Formats: sequence, structure tokens, C-alpha cells
Amino acid sequence: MVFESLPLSGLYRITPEPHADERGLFARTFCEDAFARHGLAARFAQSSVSFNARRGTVRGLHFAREPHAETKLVRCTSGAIHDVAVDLRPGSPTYLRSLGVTLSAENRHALYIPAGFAHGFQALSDGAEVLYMIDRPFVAGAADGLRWDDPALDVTWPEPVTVISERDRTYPDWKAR
Ligand SMILES: Cc1cn([C@H]2C[C@H](O)[C@@H](COP(=O)(O)OP(=O)(O)O[C@H]3O[C@H](C)C(=O)[C@H](O)[C@H]3O)O2)c(=O)[nH]c1=O
Repeated sequence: MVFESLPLSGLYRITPEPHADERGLFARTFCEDAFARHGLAARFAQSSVSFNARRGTVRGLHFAREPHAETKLVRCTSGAIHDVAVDLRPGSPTYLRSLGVTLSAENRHALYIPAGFAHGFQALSDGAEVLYMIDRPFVAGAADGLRWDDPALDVTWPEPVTVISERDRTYPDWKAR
């Protein structure tokens, strides 16, 4: 695996190193020792999938309030997504800055998103499926988020939004909280 530190400190793009042969390929996508050597969370408590029927669907931008803030390893296992992380760490020099990457079944990239970031994505294909590994159990009461078009954010979404949940559409402006 290749670990690439991204411009918002703490974010990493992790690219598998496939072993290809006449059958296809085999590639490691997680290794406790390798993650620990890079100072990343190396233990994950839950894994989840998100299926998105329609291109243009937006989920997020979500985070869990302390003390339940989650570290996530996110990859797209079918189709493609534009994956977004927003720095919500108080005092961070990149506070409220966002970063977007394309994750796809084709590139097999994963985005490592530490606690303190909000996360969201837009499906770039019909049938986009996302696989999450999360370092702590989900706590519904700690779930929170920012609106995809919050004026305090610099997030650009590559396509028109086609489907978004009522909750995600109605988060109040971040700076009005
Ligand atoms: C996140 C989560 C949800 N749920 C239940 C709660 C709801 O009954 C149902 C759908 O949850 P929600 O609408 O919050 O799902 P998403 O909008 O896809 O939320 C996710 O999307 C953004 C992009 C993320 O980064 C998070 O992984 C997560 O917030 O699954 C669980 O049981 N466990 C979980 O870990």
C-alpha cells in the first residue's frame, strides 16, 4: 500500500499495490502494522456499506460529536464517488477547509479521514457503493452534520445534486450555530 499525506494534515490517500496475474489481481487494502507505522488508527470497530442508486446523490457532510468522533477509512467498491472531507478541528490552520478526491472501483483508492473532519460524498455513477471502516461504534445521538451548500465551506460538487436526504438538506448554517 502507498500512503500519501494530503494537504489537509491528517488526511491520507491509500493506494493498494496489486499483484496482477492472468486471473486478475490481488491487493492488500488494510494492514494493522502498516497503518500503525504511519501513525494512523490501526483498529476498526465497525464496517459499513452505502449503496447509492442514482448518480448525483449526496450524503453528508457528517461527523459525530465528541467523545464519539470517528476516524474513517472510505473506499468505493462499485462505480465512483467524489469524496469530501472538511476540517472541523478547533484551532486547525485549515479549519473549515475542504478536500475532495475521486474514489472508484477502478482506482481502488481509499481516503483515511481522522476524527475532527466532516465527511460526505457525491455519487459519480449510478449504483455507487461505498465501503467504510470506522474506528468506533456508531452513536446515533452524537450524529451531526453540515449542509452540502453551507456558505462557510469551500466545497465544490462536480455534478448537480439529484438525491439528498431531508436531514442533509436542512442542516442550519455552520456559522449560525
Ligand atoms: C452511519 C450509520 C447509520 N446507521 C443507521 C442510522 C439510520 O437508521 C440508517 C441510515 O443512516 P444515515 O442516513 O445517517 O446514513 P448516511 O446518510 O449514509 O450517513 C453516513 O454518510 C456519511 C457520508 C458518513 O460519512 C457516515 O458514515 C454516515 O453519517 O443507518 C447505523 O446503524 N450505523 C451507522 O454507522
